[in-house]
Amino acid sequence: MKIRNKGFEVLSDGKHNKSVAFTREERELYGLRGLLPYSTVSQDVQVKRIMDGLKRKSTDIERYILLSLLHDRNEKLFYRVVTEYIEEVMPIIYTPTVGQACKEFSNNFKRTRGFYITPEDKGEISKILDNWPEDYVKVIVVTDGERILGLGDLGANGMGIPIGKLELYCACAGIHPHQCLPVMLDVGTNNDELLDDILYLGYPFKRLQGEEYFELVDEFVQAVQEKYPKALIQFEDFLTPNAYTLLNKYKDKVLCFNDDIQGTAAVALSGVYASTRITGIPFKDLKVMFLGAGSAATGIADLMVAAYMKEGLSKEEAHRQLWFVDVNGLVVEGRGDLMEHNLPYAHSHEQLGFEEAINAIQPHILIGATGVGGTFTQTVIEKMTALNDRPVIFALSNPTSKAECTAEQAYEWSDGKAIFASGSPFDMVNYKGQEFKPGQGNNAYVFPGIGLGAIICNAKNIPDELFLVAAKTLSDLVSDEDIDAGALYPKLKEIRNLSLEIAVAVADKAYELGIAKNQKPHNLRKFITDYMFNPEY
Ligand SMILES: O=C([O-])CC(=O)C(=O)O
Ligand SMILES: [Mg+2]
Repeated sequence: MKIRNKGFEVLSDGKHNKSVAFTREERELYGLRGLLPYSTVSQDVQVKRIMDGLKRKSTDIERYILLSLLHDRNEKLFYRVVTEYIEEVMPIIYTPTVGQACKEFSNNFKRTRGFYITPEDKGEISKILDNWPEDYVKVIVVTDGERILGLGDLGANGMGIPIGKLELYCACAGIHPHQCLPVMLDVGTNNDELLDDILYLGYPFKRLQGEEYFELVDEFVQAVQEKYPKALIQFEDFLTPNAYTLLNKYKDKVLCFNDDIQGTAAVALSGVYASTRITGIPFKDLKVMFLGAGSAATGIADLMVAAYMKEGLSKEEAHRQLWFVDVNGLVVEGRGDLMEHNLPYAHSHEQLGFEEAINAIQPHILIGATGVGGTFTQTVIEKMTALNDRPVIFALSNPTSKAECTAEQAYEWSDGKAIFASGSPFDMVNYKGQEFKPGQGNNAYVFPGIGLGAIICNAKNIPDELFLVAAKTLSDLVSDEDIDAGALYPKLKEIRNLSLEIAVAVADKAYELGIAKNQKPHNLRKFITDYMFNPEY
């Protein structure tokens, strides 16, 4: 480690600060004598102090704040804590607590993190990007805050999401923290409560829309191409129509993906693959019903079409296996209120409500991506159980309050038959003396590994094949023991290894497709392992 600063400057530099773990020699060298208490302790002891501190807090938002201050103060210690205690800490720095943190972002604002762009920066984005102190940004997560989780338009308060996603990139896939850039494209908000709030810190106007909006996004994307040509741009929590417009515009030309459309799709497809090991139903025979027709649901369906076609189905046959229900009922041909991305799934059928549609279509799998809590009612789960020995239920909306049903409800209402996964974490459920382990079908299982794979090989872009291979790799890593327990995903504590394996598979595929710009290393797995950030001092 090279530190040029001296004294308090060293202690307030989160990238290098080790605080009471600085050794006697380091204290001498960096002018720290007298500035720290006597004891020099190991990082392990520092980790213990943080974990004890977390336990003493009475709410998760206080824990979030404690960890975010730690992140500012001592980056390595923060990542040691997150990496080592991922199961305890992920629900705090990520869903569900990050949802509340976003709602309270302006209220709790302390030290700034990330980069903010507003309409006032038009024409100057490239220039202000030079204010960012890092030269080698590799991963950017950008949002405009208009659809934060299932919580709607949170304006600039949505900055909590890019920050949280990038923390997972570093903790789960070993991306180096200084190579990460959280970006808030703060184009205003249509949330009147925020506009009326004196503490709100965002651009205090209605949202920029239409051409001007897309011009600003384009200026940002172009500025990134100039300053950080190797950086991956992850679009996150945009409103569905904008999410699709931006993805279609950039996906072939720029190294980017939309996490809600494509990341969620890969993780859901992985869970669907794994479910066949429990139900015994061949993948290509699966009939799936989606509740909600937004970006997550259609993203999953589109990737499933690609997966079915790999199994020999025609595109039309693949579409026919996938059915959508939205607020207006079954999505069928001739409905005048559909968006373009819904049209391939609007089949010729009579128009039905959700429950009648389950009876008529008889799906094996139900996937909820509505952003509305409680929409999988007891009747819905009972109908799925009447139709299937082992109904597969995905309640993907976030945070927990928006889940279509809880894990407990799924097991109870199906009399223990449901195979359940959700976007936000649920604890183990004990039902009639048996332990059930709900899976967390969250894109966090895949985006860090996909991103790592893509930047390692310097991919030109990220075609569907890479998401397919990520889904397959992840599902193959679910152990037989997990499958026997009804879990569709590997244990979260294996996430670093899962991300490594996904990265290897993704980079390998990119080389095979001829879209990797870096030379292929002799030993890809070792090359990636050597790259990965290690938070130990
Ligand atoms: O952030 C998460 O937990 C998953 C996700 O992308 C979303 O719900 O928008
Ligand atoms: Mg998201």
